[in-house]
Amino acid sequence: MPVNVGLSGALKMIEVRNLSKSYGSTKAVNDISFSVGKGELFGLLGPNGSGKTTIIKMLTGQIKPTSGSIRVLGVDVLEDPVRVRKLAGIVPEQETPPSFLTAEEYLYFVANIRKMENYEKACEKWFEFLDFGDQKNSLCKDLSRGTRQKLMFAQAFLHEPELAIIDEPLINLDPVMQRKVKDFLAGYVKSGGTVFISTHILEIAKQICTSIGIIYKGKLVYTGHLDDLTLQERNFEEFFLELVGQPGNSALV
Ligand SMILES: Nc1ncnc2c1ncn2[C@@H]1O[C@H](COP(=O)(O)OP(=O)(O)OP(=O)(O)O)[C@@H](O)[C@H]1O
Repeated sequence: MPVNVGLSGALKMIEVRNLSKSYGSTKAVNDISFSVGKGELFGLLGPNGSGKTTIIKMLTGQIKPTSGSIRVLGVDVLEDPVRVRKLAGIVPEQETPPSFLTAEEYLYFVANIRKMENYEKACEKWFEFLDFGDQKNSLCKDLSRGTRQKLMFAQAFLHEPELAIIDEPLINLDPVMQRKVKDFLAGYVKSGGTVFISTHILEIAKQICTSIGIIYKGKLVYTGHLDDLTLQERNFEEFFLELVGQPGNSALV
Protein backbone atom coordinates (compact mmCIF):
# COMPACT_ATOMS: atom_id res chain seq x y z
CA MET A 1 0.00 0.00 0.00
CA PRO A 2 1.49 3.40 -0.89
CA VAL A 3 2.39 5.49 2.10
CA ASN A 4 0.84 8.91 2.12
CA VAL A 5 3.98 10.85 2.90
CA GLY A 6 3.25 14.31 4.21
CA LEU A 7 -0.11 14.20 5.87
CA SER A 8 -0.67 17.88 5.61
CA GLY A 9 0.75 20.90 3.88
CA ALA A 10 1.65 22.34 7.29
CA LEU A 11 5.16 22.83 8.57
CA LYS A 12 6.73 19.41 9.15
CA MET A 13 7.54 18.77 12.80
CA ILE A 14 8.65 15.19 12.15
CA GLU A 15 10.03 13.89 8.86
CA VAL A 16 11.08 10.28 8.55
CA ARG A 17 12.56 8.90 5.32
CA ASN A 18 13.28 5.26 4.53
CA LEU A 19 13.88 4.48 8.17
CA SER A 20 14.97 0.97 9.16
CA LYS A 21 16.23 -0.64 12.35
CA SER A 22 17.42 -4.21 12.64
CA TYR A 23 18.35 -6.13 15.75
CA GLY A 24 20.38 -8.99 14.37
CA SER A 25 18.08 -10.73 11.93
CA THR A 26 14.95 -8.98 13.33
CA LYS A 27 13.79 -6.10 11.15
CA ALA A 28 12.06 -4.13 13.90
CA VAL A 29 11.42 -1.20 11.55
CA ASN A 30 11.52 -1.79 7.82
CA ASP A 31 11.91 1.13 5.40
CA ILE A 32 9.20 3.48 6.61
CA SER A 33 8.56 7.08 5.59
CA PHE A 34 6.05 9.53 7.03
CA SER A 35 5.76 13.06 8.27
CA VAL A 36 3.77 14.88 10.93
CA GLY A 37 2.67 18.46 10.35
CA LYS A 38 2.32 21.24 12.90
CA GLY A 39 -0.92 21.04 14.86
CA GLU A 40 -1.41 17.32 14.31
CA LEU A 41 -2.02 14.70 16.96
CA PHE A 42 -0.49 11.69 15.25
CA GLY A 43 -1.21 8.24 16.65
CA LEU A 44 1.07 5.34 15.83
CA LEU A 45 -0.94 2.14 16.16
CA GLY A 46 0.16 -1.45 15.90
CA PRO A 47 0.09 -4.82 17.62
CA ASN A 48 2.68 -5.92 20.19
CA GLY A 49 6.17 -6.09 18.77
CA SER A 50 5.30 -4.20 15.58
CA GLY A 51 7.98 -1.52 16.03
CA LYS A 52 6.26 1.41 17.76
CA THR A 53 8.72 1.82 20.62
CA THR A 54 11.66 1.34 18.28
CA ILE A 55 10.38 4.24 16.17
CA ILE A 56 9.96 6.45 19.24
CA LYS A 57 13.46 5.58 20.41
CA MET A 58 14.84 6.63 17.03
CA LEU A 59 12.77 9.83 16.92
CA THR A 60 14.17 10.83 20.30
CA GLY A 61 17.77 9.84 19.55
CA GLN A 62 17.90 7.00 22.08
CA ILE A 63 18.96 4.49 19.44
CA LYS A 64 20.47 4.91 15.98
CA PRO A 65 18.69 3.66 12.90
CA THR A 66 20.30 1.02 10.71
CA SER A 67 19.49 3.30 7.76
CA GLY A 68 17.32 6.26 6.83
CA SER A 69 16.93 9.82 8.03
CA ILE A 70 14.88 11.58 10.71
CA ARG A 71 14.29 15.27 11.24
CA VAL A 72 12.47 16.40 14.36
CA LEU A 73 11.61 20.10 14.70
CA GLY A 74 13.90 20.67 11.74
CA VAL A 75 16.86 19.07 13.53
CA ASP A 76 18.65 16.03 12.09
CA VAL A 77 18.31 13.58 14.99
CA LEU A 78 21.42 11.65 14.03
CA GLU A 79 23.53 14.81 13.98
CA ASP A 80 22.16 16.46 17.11
CA PRO A 81 20.05 14.18 19.33
CA VAL A 82 20.71 16.36 22.37
CA ARG A 83 19.05 19.35 20.73
CA VAL A 84 15.99 17.27 19.87
CA ARG A 85 15.69 16.14 23.48
CA LYS A 86 16.09 19.75 24.63
CA LEU A 87 13.27 20.97 22.45
CA ALA A 88 10.75 18.16 22.48
CA GLY A 89 8.75 16.89 25.44
CA ILE A 90 9.30 13.15 25.74
CA VAL A 91 7.73 10.30 27.69
CA PRO A 92 9.57 7.07 26.86
CA GLU A 93 7.97 3.65 27.22
CA GLN A 94 7.33 2.60 30.83
CA GLU A 95 9.74 5.26 32.09
CA THR A 96 9.81 5.96 35.80
CA PRO A 97 11.17 9.08 37.52
CA PRO A 98 14.28 8.76 39.75
CA SER A 99 13.41 6.80 42.89
CA PHE A 100 15.42 9.04 45.23
CA LEU A 101 13.74 12.37 44.34
CA THR A 102 10.35 13.59 45.48
CA ALA A 103 7.77 14.31 42.79
CA GLU A 104 8.31 18.05 43.23
CA GLU A 105 12.10 17.74 43.23
CA TYR A 106 11.88 15.80 39.99
CA LEU A 107 9.77 18.47 38.27
CA TYR A 108 12.12 21.19 39.57
CA PHE A 109 15.07 19.15 38.30
CA VAL A 110 13.56 18.92 34.83
CA ALA A 111 12.62 22.62 34.89
CA ASN A 112 16.24 23.48 35.73
CA ILE A 113 17.61 21.34 32.93
CA ARG A 114 15.20 23.10 30.60
CA LYS A 115 16.43 26.43 31.96
CA MET A 116 12.91 27.56 32.85
CA GLU A 117 12.36 30.64 34.97
CA ASN A 118 9.67 30.91 37.65
CA TYR A 119 9.00 27.23 37.23
CA GLU A 120 7.43 26.73 40.66
CA LYS A 121 4.11 28.05 39.37
CA ALA A 122 4.22 25.82 36.30
CA CYS A 123 4.94 22.79 38.47
CA GLU A 124 2.11 23.67 40.84
CA LYS A 125 -0.24 23.95 37.88
CA TRP A 126 0.58 20.39 36.89
CA PHE A 127 0.15 19.02 40.42
CA GLU A 128 -3.27 20.65 40.50
CA PHE A 129 -4.29 19.67 37.00
CA LEU A 130 -3.43 16.00 37.42
CA ASP A 131 -4.62 16.04 41.01
CA PHE A 132 -1.56 14.75 42.82
CA GLY A 133 -0.39 17.80 44.78
CA ASP A 134 -0.87 15.83 48.00
CA GLN A 135 2.00 13.59 46.91
CA LYS A 136 4.47 16.18 45.72
CA ASN A 137 6.71 15.57 48.74
CA SER A 138 6.64 11.78 48.38
CA LEU A 139 9.68 9.99 47.02
CA CYS A 140 9.07 8.77 43.49
CA LYS A 141 9.80 5.22 44.61
CA ASP A 142 6.71 5.40 46.83
CA LEU A 143 4.33 6.67 44.14
CA SER A 144 1.80 4.40 42.49
CA ARG A 145 2.38 3.49 38.84
CA GLY A 146 -0.40 5.83 37.76
CA THR A 147 1.02 8.74 39.75
CA ARG A 148 4.47 8.10 38.29
CA GLN A 149 2.86 8.24 34.84
CA LYS A 150 1.23 11.57 35.75
CA LEU A 151 4.63 12.89 36.80
CA MET A 152 6.25 11.73 33.56
CA PHE A 153 3.46 13.38 31.61
CA ALA A 154 3.87 16.63 33.55
CA GLN A 155 7.64 16.75 32.99
CA ALA A 156 7.14 16.36 29.24
CA PHE A 157 4.79 19.33 28.97
CA LEU A 158 6.33 21.53 31.66
CA HIS A 159 8.21 23.72 29.19
CA GLU A 160 5.26 23.85 26.77
CA PRO A 161 7.16 22.21 23.95
CA GLU A 162 6.24 22.68 20.32
CA LEU A 163 6.28 18.91 20.00
CA ALA A 164 5.65 16.10 22.48
CA ILE A 165 6.48 12.46 21.78
CA ILE A 166 4.74 10.05 24.12
CA ASP A 167 4.81 6.27 24.25
CA GLU A 168 1.41 5.08 25.53
CA PRO A 169 0.19 8.33 27.18
CA LEU A 170 -2.74 6.80 29.04
CA ILE A 171 -1.06 3.71 30.42
CA ASN A 172 -1.86 3.11 34.13
CA LEU A 173 -4.24 6.06 34.34
CA ASP A 174 -7.77 5.71 35.71
CA PRO A 175 -10.74 6.69 33.51
CA VAL A 176 -11.03 10.18 35.04
CA MET A 177 -7.36 10.92 34.42
CA GLN A 178 -7.52 9.37 30.96
CA ARG A 179 -10.28 11.78 30.08
CA LYS A 180 -8.30 14.74 31.44
CA VAL A 181 -5.19 13.76 29.52
CA LYS A 182 -7.13 13.13 26.31
CA ASP A 183 -8.83 16.52 26.57
CA PHE A 184 -5.50 18.15 27.33
CA LEU A 185 -3.84 16.60 24.28
CA ALA A 186 -6.72 17.55 22.01
CA GLY A 187 -6.57 21.14 23.32
CA TYR A 188 -2.79 21.23 23.00
CA VAL A 189 -2.84 20.55 19.29
CA LYS A 190 -5.75 22.92 18.75
CA SER A 191 -3.64 25.70 20.21
CA GLY A 192 -0.79 24.97 17.79
CA GLY A 193 1.24 22.25 19.52
CA THR A 194 2.05 18.94 17.87
CA VAL A 195 1.84 15.55 19.56
CA PHE A 196 3.07 12.12 18.48
CA ILE A 197 1.76 9.19 20.50
CA SER A 198 1.97 5.45 20.23
CA THR A 199 -0.87 3.34 21.51
CA HIS A 200 -2.50 -0.08 21.30
CA ILE A 201 -5.85 1.39 22.12
CA LEU A 202 -7.85 2.08 18.98
CA GLU A 203 -10.49 3.99 20.92
CA ILE A 204 -7.94 6.60 21.97
CA ALA A 205 -6.83 7.12 18.42
CA LYS A 206 -10.41 7.44 17.25
CA GLN A 207 -11.29 9.95 19.93
CA ILE A 208 -8.35 12.32 19.84
CA CYS A 209 -5.95 11.75 16.94
CA THR A 210 -6.10 13.90 13.83
CA SER A 211 -4.03 11.40 11.86
CA ILE A 212 -2.76 7.88 12.31
CA GLY A 213 -0.12 5.47 11.12
CA ILE A 214 -0.60 1.72 11.41
CA ILE A 215 2.53 -0.37 11.70
CA TYR A 216 2.67 -4.12 11.31
CA LYS A 217 5.81 -6.23 11.52
CA GLY A 218 7.97 -3.14 11.07
CA LYS A 219 6.15 -1.94 7.94
CA LEU A 220 3.93 1.14 7.87
CA VAL A 221 0.80 -0.28 6.28
CA TYR A 222 -1.43 2.81 6.52
CA THR A 223 -1.17 6.52 7.14
CA GLY A 224 -4.03 8.94 6.86
CA HIS A 225 -6.23 11.53 8.45
CA LEU A 226 -8.83 10.26 10.80
CA ASP A 227 -11.56 12.11 8.95
CA ASP A 228 -10.52 10.20 5.84
CA LEU A 229 -13.56 8.69 4.17
CA THR A 230 -12.03 5.21 4.22
CA LEU A 231 -11.99 5.29 8.00
CA GLN A 232 -15.33 7.02 8.43
CA GLU A 233 -17.14 4.45 6.35
CA ARG A 234 -15.43 1.46 7.90
CA ASN A 235 -15.55 -0.11 11.31
CA PHE A 236 -12.23 1.14 12.63
CA GLU A 237 -11.44 -2.03 14.54
CA GLU A 238 -12.17 -4.25 11.54
CA PHE A 239 -10.09 -1.96 9.33
CA PHE A 240 -7.18 -2.21 11.75
CA LEU A 241 -7.46 -5.97 12.12
CA GLU A 242 -7.55 -6.49 8.38
CA LEU A 243 -4.42 -4.40 7.94
CA VAL A 244 -2.53 -6.32 10.58
CA GLY A 245 -3.61 -9.57 8.97
CA GLN A 246 -5.97 -10.86 11.62
CA PRO A 247 -9.58 -10.16 10.55
CA GLY A 248 -12.03 -10.91 13.32
CA ASN A 249 -9.36 -11.46 15.95
CA SER A 250 -10.16 -8.80 18.54
CA ALA A 251 -7.74 -10.38 21.01
CA LEU A 252 -4.95 -8.67 19.13
CA VAL A 253 -6.00 -5.17 19.93
N1 LIG B 1 16.95 -4.17 22.16
C1 LIG B 1 16.39 -5.08 21.35
N2 LIG B 1 17.07 -6.18 20.98
C2 LIG B 1 16.53 -7.10 20.17
N3 LIG B 1 15.28 -7.01 19.65
C3 LIG B 1 14.55 -5.93 19.99
C4 LIG B 1 15.05 -4.92 20.86
N4 LIG B 1 14.10 -3.98 21.02
C5 LIG B 1 13.05 -4.39 20.29
N5 LIG B 1 13.32 -5.56 19.68
C6 LIG B 1 12.42 -6.30 18.78
O1 LIG B 1 11.97 -5.39 17.78
C7 LIG B 1 10.60 -5.64 17.47
C8 LIG B 1 9.78 -4.37 17.69
O2 LIG B 1 9.76 -4.09 19.08
P1 LIG B 1 9.08 -2.79 19.69
O3 LIG B 1 9.37 -2.76 21.14
O4 LIG B 1 9.48 -1.61 18.88
O5 LIG B 1 7.55 -3.09 19.41
P2 LIG B 1 6.23 -2.34 19.96
O6 LIG B 1 5.33 -2.15 18.80
O7 LIG B 1 6.60 -1.13 20.74
O8 LIG B 1 5.66 -3.45 20.93
P3 LIG B 1 4.69 -3.36 22.23
O9 LIG B 1 3.38 -2.83 21.72
O10 LIG B 1 4.61 -4.76 22.67
O11 LIG B 1 5.37 -2.44 23.22
C9 LIG B 1 10.17 -6.82 18.32
O12 LIG B 1 10.32 -8.01 17.56
C10 LIG B 1 11.17 -6.79 19.47
O13 LIG B 1 11.36 -8.08 20.02
